Amino acid sequence: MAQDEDLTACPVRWADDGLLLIDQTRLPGELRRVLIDDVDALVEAIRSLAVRGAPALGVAGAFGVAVALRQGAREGWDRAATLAAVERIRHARPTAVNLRRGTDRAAARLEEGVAAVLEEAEAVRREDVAANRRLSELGADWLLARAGHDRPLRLLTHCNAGALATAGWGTALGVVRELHRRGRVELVYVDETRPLLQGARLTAWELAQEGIAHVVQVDGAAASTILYQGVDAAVVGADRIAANGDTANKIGTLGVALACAHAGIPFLVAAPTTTVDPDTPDGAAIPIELRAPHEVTGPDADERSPGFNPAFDVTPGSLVSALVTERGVAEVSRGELPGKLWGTPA
Ligand SMILES: CSC[C@H]1O[C@H](OP(=O)(O)O)[C@H](O)[C@@H]1O
Repeated sequence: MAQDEDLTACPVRWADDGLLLIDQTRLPGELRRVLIDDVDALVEAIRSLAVRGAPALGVAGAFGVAVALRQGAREGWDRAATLAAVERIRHARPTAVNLRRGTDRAAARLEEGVAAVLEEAEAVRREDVAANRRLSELGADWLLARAGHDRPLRLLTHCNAGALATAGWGTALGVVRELHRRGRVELVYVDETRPLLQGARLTAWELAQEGIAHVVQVDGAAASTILYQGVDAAVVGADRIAANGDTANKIGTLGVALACAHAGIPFLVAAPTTTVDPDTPDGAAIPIELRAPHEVTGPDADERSPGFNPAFDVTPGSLVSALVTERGVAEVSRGELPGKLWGTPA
């Protein structure tokens, strides 16, 4: 099992000669950092989930613009070729709005050169860590206020919305870290999250690093765990939140939300406002990434029984007890829209 000095530190950052990222496909067995100085390598790292998680993709996309500029200077690209390379990064995965946002924010400074792009990308990274820390405090406050007791909480989470999925600290796991810091976590049920096992491989690794009590369960156990194991709340991340509060997150999240509604416990979505997309009106407008069938069935499966592999599902806002961001909390299931976070009336 790999050990990391401080996983709440940033898994995606700029080194001297390129983008330095943890290759998450090798965790938890091996902590391997790779230096990316080529656009094709970055696109492949995004598509293979070597770098993954909405906020982390935003940071990778932003630094990716510097990768494109530097590669263009080495290979004599003209402006059109550089912009085309940036577009390939921007579209490497469709669902997490952060990838497009982070790339666009850095690309807006392309004409100023590499130093300006790096300055903007570093701001994207720094702002995400600050946002995660703040939303974690607000999320812990909200959950403890709702709990109605002072004993530690039993929580459930799905996929990995931890430090690995962000610029550091995490969103859903950031809330868990903050609750743990306050002595208010009894146990975390970690959905393994098929088919790529972000829960069993990444969330479990993060929680184990910090001594936060947890168990790993199959995704199919989530509903019965929520109904019969005394879970106080489910806390998940997000990849894109629509203007009406519908939320795209890892496939299987909708089932968790439905079980929480049936059990009458909070279903909390923790995300920075960079994941909220006012230009996406509702969940039907969120593009859902369809990944390779073999990730589900394995490479040697009978081709007459192909896999169906949507990477995300959409939870309607009516099931979202609270959307927690660094700007505050919107109780979407009670009619508060994400626009409230920007002062727009519900
Ligand atoms: C903090 S965003 C994490 C979010 O991203 C994950 O998707 P993927 O592993 O495919 O990048 C999952 O939906 C997490 O909730």
